[in-house]
Amino acid sequence: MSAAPTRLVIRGASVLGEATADLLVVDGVIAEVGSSVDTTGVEVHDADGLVALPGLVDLHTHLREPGREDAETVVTGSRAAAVGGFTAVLAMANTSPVTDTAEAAERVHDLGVAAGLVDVHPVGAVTKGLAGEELAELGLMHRSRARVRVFSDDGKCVADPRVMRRALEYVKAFGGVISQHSQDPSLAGPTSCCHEGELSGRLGLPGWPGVAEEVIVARDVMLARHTGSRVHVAHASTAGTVEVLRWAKSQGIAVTAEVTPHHLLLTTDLLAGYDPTFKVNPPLRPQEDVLALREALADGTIDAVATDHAPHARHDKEHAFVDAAFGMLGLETALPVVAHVMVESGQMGWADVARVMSTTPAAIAGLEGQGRGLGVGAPANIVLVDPAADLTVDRDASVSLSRNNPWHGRTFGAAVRATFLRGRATVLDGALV
Ligand SMILES: NC(=O)N[C@@H](CC(=O)O)C(=O)O
Ligand SMILES: [Zn+2]
Ligand SMILES: [Zn+2]
Repeated sequence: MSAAPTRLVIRGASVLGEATADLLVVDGVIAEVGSSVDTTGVEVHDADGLVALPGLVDLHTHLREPGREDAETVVTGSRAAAVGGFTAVLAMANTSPVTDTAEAAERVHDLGVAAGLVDVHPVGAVTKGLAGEELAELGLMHRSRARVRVFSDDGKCVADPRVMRRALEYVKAFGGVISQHSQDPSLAGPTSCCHEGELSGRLGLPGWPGVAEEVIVARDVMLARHTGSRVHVAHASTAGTVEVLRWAKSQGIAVTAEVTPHHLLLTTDLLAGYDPTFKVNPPLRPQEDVLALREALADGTIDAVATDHAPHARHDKEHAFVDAAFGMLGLETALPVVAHVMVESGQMGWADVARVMSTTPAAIAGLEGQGRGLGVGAPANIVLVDPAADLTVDRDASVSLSRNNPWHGRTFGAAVRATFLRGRATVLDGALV
């Protein structure tokens, strides 16, 4: 005899910010969406005043395990993801050891399953050891239990065009995609840490000019056209990158791009206090770049928001600016920041948020069972958002192991209240279940 089906109802949510409805979930799948769902004998979650969105999907997360479990682990990063409304994350390969073999990818995948809070999909390295020379085991990683489809040397750029070309040709066979950290190393080297301009000169910080990103994006879209394969631009940060993307898309080239919440709101002038919390790669840019990124996200030139959640232990981050590690936390605050920048401003609606933070990233990564929306038959990956919250970010309230939170002390008007992974609550009342 089979067990009785598990049923729950999410009552009275504004679905994608539109009409109010009840969502009936049976055995982890949305079974009914309507105004008169029968709730007798069913677990009910009251969502009055809340907006229901499909579970968020992050194309770009650093979970630090294996190797830097003092900064984050698959468990703690999964907690931060769930609290942030995510039901799937792609875990970058720049761990120690690097995720450049099938075994390494399966280990991260299995740790994600064991944590059980979000789907953890390992990103495979493009090159062995992220050294930029020899291709990693791309095909074996794809055929492994982890079913890797996204490959990236993130943290480093695949700088050699010949290596990038071969990687694109290789992954084309199985519909894979190369996510590129676009940073020409001869225009912006490892010490480059401040947007190159008047401010970098005044602060005496090594400059990181926008063109170091743009030349790689331009080169890669031509390689994508030549190979007929897919390239994805990680953390796009400049107006020039937006121009290249706009042209490439008008040509039908298979390029997609993501922008981070921090590049949508924070600007380079924050570096004037030399606070390493604001040291990130690519660097924070001037307001004109920020405005171009927002416009590109709203009009679809940029496809997705990705957090680039980059936890760092205090002993790596709390240094003089030039010596501190690059990166900032992002998973728990992504939705509030995007709501503030894009929705409260009127540039996007909640359905657009669902597109750029769930549906499209899931499609780019080739995830089945994620980003499928809130219709009948979709897996019940659901986030409930309070669109009229008063949330003051406190870095010490974070469930991440790290504290490099650039939003500490800021107040936002939207907050994640609940997250459901295939019908199971991972977060209720804003806290882990
Ligand atoms: N974004 C960052 O500043 N740092 C990332 C690497 C990266 O995304 O390039 C990290 O791994 O810490
Ligand atoms: Zn990067
Ligand atoms: Zn990254």
